[in-house]
This record gives sequence, C-alpha cells and structure tokens, in this order.
Amino acid sequence: MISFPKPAVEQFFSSYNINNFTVSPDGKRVLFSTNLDGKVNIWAMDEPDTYPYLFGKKDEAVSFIKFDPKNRYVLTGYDNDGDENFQIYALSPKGGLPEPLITGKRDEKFFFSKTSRDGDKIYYGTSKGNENYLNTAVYDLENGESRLLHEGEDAPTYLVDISADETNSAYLQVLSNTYMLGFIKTSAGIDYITPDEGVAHTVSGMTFVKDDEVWFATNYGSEYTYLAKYNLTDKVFSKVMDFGKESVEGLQFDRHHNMLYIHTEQGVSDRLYYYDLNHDMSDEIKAPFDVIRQLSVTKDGTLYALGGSATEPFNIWKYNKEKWSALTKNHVPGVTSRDMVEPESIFYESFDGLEIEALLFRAKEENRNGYTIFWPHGGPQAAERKFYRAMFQMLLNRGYNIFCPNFRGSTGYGATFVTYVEQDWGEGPRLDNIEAIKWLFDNGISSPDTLFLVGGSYGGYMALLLHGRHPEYFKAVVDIFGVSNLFTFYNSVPDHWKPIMKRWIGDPEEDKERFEKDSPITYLDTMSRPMLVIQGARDPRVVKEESDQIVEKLRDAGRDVEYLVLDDEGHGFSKKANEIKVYETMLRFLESHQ
Ligand SMILES: CC(=O)N[C@@H](C)C(=O)N[C@@H](C)C(=O)N[C@@H](C)C(=O)O
Repeated sequence: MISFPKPAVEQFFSSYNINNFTVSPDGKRVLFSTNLDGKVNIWAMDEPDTYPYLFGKKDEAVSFIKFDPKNRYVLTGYDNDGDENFQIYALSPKGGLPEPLITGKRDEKFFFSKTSRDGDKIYYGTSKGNENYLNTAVYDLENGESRLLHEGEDAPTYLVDISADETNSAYLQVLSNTYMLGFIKTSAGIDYITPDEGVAHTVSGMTFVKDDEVWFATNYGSEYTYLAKYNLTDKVFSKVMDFGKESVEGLQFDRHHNMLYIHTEQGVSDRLYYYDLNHDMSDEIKAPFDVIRQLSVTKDGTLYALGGSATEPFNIWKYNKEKWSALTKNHVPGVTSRDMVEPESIFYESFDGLEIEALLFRAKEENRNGYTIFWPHGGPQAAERKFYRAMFQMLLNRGYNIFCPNFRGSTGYGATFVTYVEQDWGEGPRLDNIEAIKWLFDNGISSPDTLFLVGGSYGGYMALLLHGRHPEYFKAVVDIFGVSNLFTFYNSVPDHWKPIMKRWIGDPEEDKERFEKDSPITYLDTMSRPMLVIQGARDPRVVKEESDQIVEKLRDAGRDVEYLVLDDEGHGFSKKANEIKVYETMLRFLESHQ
C-alpha cells in the first residue's frame, strides 16, 4: 500500500478566496471574483456545467460585480494594488478586458450603488468634488453623461436603493459605525425613516419593496437590529419583526415573489431566514455554513449564498427546492474539514464583570507544539467569527493553538457592547485581552514562555499596545499593518473616514493625554520582545508610515525587528505570491523564537 504523509502547511497555501459574486438574470451564469490564478480576477461558471473559466482579467481587487438586467454588459470595480480608490469598469457579456466606464483621477473613488430596472442608468457615489461627505450621481448609458443627484452633507452619504419608478431614493448617512441614519429623498424633500435622528442608532439594508415603502434593518430603541419599514405615503415607521438576540445583518429582496431573505448574526455565527411579504410569515432556512458573506436571488426565486465556516473556505451555494448545493468546490487540496480544527466557543468574565466570548482553536494532539497564538481581531467594530482563515488552519497544522477574544467593541453582542471601544481604544479592550491571557494561563493552555502575540490592523494596534504595556506575557510579537500612533493615524485615514474619527477614537487636542496613553509608540522602552512587522505599501486605512515609524524607532533603540513591506498590497494580501510570502515569513519567525 502507498501511505501518504499528514497534510503539510504548503497545502493550506493552495485554497483561494472568493470575495463576491453575481448571477446572470436568467440564472445560467455565475461570475465571481477570486485569486484562483494568483491575482484577483473575475471567473465564470455556466450551469449546469460549473467548470470555472477566466472571464475578466485586470489582476486587481474587485469591489463588486453586477450583470446588466438585459445582459448587454457586466459592471465591476477595480482599485490599484490595494489603494481602495475603486472605479467603475464595464465588461462585454462575453468577458475579456475591462473598459473604464465611470472613472476619474487616480485618487478619486467611484462606488457602484444600483442600475435602473432597464439597466440604462447607473447610480453611483463618488468622492469627486466631495471627498469627505461624497456625492451621488447617475450615469446615462444613452448619452454617456453623468448627472449629480445628491450632495452629501454632515456625514459620508451613500445611495442604497432607488424605487422602481426612479422617483425616490434611499440614502445612508454614516456618522459613525454605531450611528447611521437612513433617509428617503423624494421630489417633495427628505424623510428620515426612523423616529428620532438625534438618538444614536443604525440603519442598514434599505430596500424599496414598493415605490413608497422601504424595508430595512435598524436597532432604533433596541440592543439588537430588527426588521422595520417606513411608508412614505402615511409617513409611518414600524417594526416588522425581531430575531431575539440575533441582529439583522443583511437583506436580499426577491421582488418577483415578494420574498425577503434575511441574514442575522449572533456572536460568532450567522443564520438565514425568509420573510414572505404576501403572507406575513417567516421561518429559518437551515444552511450548511456558519458565516454568510453575500446573498443573491434570481428572477425565478433561486437563492444563492457565499458562505463558509472555520473549516470550509467560502463557496458559492445554491438553494433550490429546499436543498443546498455547492457550485464552487474551494477547498484545501488533500485536506478535509476533519483534518482541520473547529473552534470552541468559550466565555470568560472580564475585569469589570463583562462577559466576553472567545474562539479557542486547539491544535490536534498529534500536531501540538505547546505554543499558543493570541489573536486580537481587527476592526475594532467587527468580530472574530467562524470563517475559514488559511493562516489559522496552517498554524494549527504546525501545532499552535489559537485564541481569539471578542473583546468589548466587537459586533454581534448588542448595540451597547459595540460602543464600548469608541473613544476608548486602549483601556477597556486592552484589559479584556489581559483577562483573556490570564484565562489561558489559569486553564493551563498557555504560559508567558509559550505565548505569541499576532494581530492585524486594530488587532495589530492591540498587539503593539499589549507588547508595550505587558511584554512579560509574550515570547514574540507579529504586527500586521497595526496603528502605532493615534495622532498620526487620526490624520492619515481616507478622507471619507475623517468625519467619523472623533466619535470613533476621539479628538487629538481635547483627548491629548488619552491619545498619548493609548498610542503604542509611547511604550517603546518596554517593547523588548522580538518583533515581525508586516505592511502593505498601498494601505489607505493604516498607512505605511504607521509601521515605518515604530520600526525605525525600535531599530534605533537596538531592538530585534524584522520588517516585511509588500509594495503592491493594501489593507490585506490579495495576491497569492504575497500571501505565501507573509505565511512563510510568519512561520519562520515564530519557529525561530520558540
Ligand atoms: C463606516 C466606515 O467606513 N468605518 C470605518 C471607520 C471602519 O470602521 N473601518 C474599519 C472596518 C477598518 O478598516 N478598521 C481598520 C483600522 C481595521 O482594524 O481593519
């Protein structure tokens, strides 16, 4: 008999990412963006033959894909090497090379919103002429001209939906991640769709189910986001239904059958429901994945989902006759879900009694190397959830346990919990992480001699801050595009984040002392552990200067700091060769500090 070795880490380099997808109006073709050929491109599958083929090539990140309702074109959005200045391109329905359609200067952004029902008009948002608050315009395919529809004021403003008769439009005003207002613009003026714009709450997923009625998700007056509606004719806001401690995260409307698909989140996983508007009834749709990234529904009522779990990469699934089938077969070659590690959900009490959920991935006994990686997630108003991370499964395969606390500020635990990180980036959340570390020590899972600290973005910030303030707990630290200095970060974020910054982190003058206390760069003297810093040169969110400054200062002080800069990446690693370089560097770094 031939005997095959256990899965090797290299196998985990071979799965790919599926970021978004679209289905043709007749349901016969699915387009999806993926780094299947090493760089992000658009691939196609024709039903019933689902063999994927390259459809549109530009080797750049794809922000969305959308079929023309009449199948004359496909719209998509590309940036340049991760700079997030997405602009709108068109592809022939036969595929090929994308043509610029709604574009501007290299640093201008164009966000796709909607097409008209006939596909002759394209509604979009842009930073052009209003980089902080954004404008909305409509592009007419007939004459190739754009017309300004709305000028954003007071907060970044996005067009979310347009009524079928194109007279009413639904906009979202983003004052912060926890304060988002929805309004409808009509020829008569503007109607806010929740009862009091002065109270902080969120609105999302606005969808016209009739020309004068919008359904949406909101947490107005509640901890958890529920389904609500606003009627323009009688000017009434009403709650439709709530989902207990689950929050509505996404809505997908099937206007041909008057059916709404609702995706909710609770803690580390998602759920799916339908709401039948004809009969006012709703039920859960059981799904074979834990986390939903996107939903789509075709004219005939078929539902598609991009779903995954901790041990299954994201795949496109189709729901037909109450059965799910996977259209893509994205998996790690030679590695089944059983060879991977499913996380346990654990709960611990923090310093002030707050209950925190964490995901604990325990390396399989035969692989275990005795070391644990402590992973504070990014966002920070996001959460570590049950979705596949090649990096995690690869580290688990090498024998590391991984521990991921959803510290205060994380999403999925109610509205108040998310606000706890606002204007408090470095105290409460840091102490939640410290309690998590003590939990690991108390439960015999780790010790200061066996604990590594790794985090990206806000997680990188937290890794740097924990390193500076509590070096005694860690063996070595990996910071992936982390914020090192709140003062410089405040001024270097994308222009349309600037109106949000005060609510998010505070004010550099009014909160000078706190900014100093919570900036990792304040604690250079105690950052004594070996460090690896990884940064994308084009990152527009946490710019390279954040990593440059801390690396330079630590090196000047004679510390052991390795610095990996990826010239053609932004806030994440989209290109396969870069991803492999990052994983290999990280593995080598961790192994060399065991
Ligand atoms: C609505 C909006 O744009 N909010 C941003 C301020 C925001 O919360 N961005 C995060 C998703 C983000 O990119 N945070 C960085 C710092 C990260 O941790 O990844």
